[in-house]
Amino acid sequence: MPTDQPEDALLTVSGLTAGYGTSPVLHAVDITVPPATLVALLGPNGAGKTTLLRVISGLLRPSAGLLRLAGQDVTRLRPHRRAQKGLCLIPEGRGIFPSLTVGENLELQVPPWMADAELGRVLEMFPVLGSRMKQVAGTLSGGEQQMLALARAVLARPKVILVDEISMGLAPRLIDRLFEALTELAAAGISMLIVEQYVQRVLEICPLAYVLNKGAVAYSGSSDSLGRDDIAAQYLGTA
Ligand SMILES: Nc1ncnc2c1ncn2[C@@H]1O[C@H](COP(=O)(O)OP(=O)(O)OP(=O)(O)O)[C@@H](O)[C@H]1O
Repeated sequence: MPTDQPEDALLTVSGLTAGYGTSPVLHAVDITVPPATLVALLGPNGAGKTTLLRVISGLLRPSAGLLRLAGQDVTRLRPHRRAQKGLCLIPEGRGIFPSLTVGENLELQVPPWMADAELGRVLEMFPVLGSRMKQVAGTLSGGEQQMLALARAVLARPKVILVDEISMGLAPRLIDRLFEALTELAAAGISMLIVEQYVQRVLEICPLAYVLNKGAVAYSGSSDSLGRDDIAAQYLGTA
């Protein structure tokens, strides 16, 4: 049975079971994301991390389980309704419009009621974008494209951003800057559930972590304990 939402939770996933066709992938997964907190979602290849993000964002229907956002049951809402309620996915491979300019990518995300000041505030968080508003987004470097994907997500005024492999293919210096941006967004009140291949680095910025193994939660708790535990070696190959 799905459990009740803990009082301090922003997003809860309870008893979530899902898969593709007749192949089950996730088995009774429980996850809690508190407000303004970065949560790492780790696990070996094929564990079901991306599948879980797809179910949470509404792209894939679960066969059982409950999803709550800020106390509200969103399990049956379509993806765009979840986005309106503050649930935002940055998929693996970015999530920008590569043939549009940086400015157009951002303007598409600005709701009509939003003041220009809000766009200015987001550009202050991502200064590299301000000087490239007229550049075609597909010609930005990989790191700049990820900054644009993050800036677009922030403009949607999210409560929770689901981040899938944002560091994929980037140089270490750019990954540092991106991870700084994630930390700044948490300080600004946004929660994130982060799938990331750089296990040790993501544990440094996320106080909480979940490890999925074969579609089930193998660890949930503080990143500190995970770092110390054998479980990291056992499930993540980080020994
Ligand atoms: N569209 C799909 N149709 C059928 N099976 C799929 C589909 N997408 C993923 N799967 C399967 O679901 C399982 C979980 O895949 P998923 O991509 O969620 O894992 P992951 O933990 O994100 O892996 P990785 O770290 O390698 O990206 C895998 O066995 C995969 O083959």
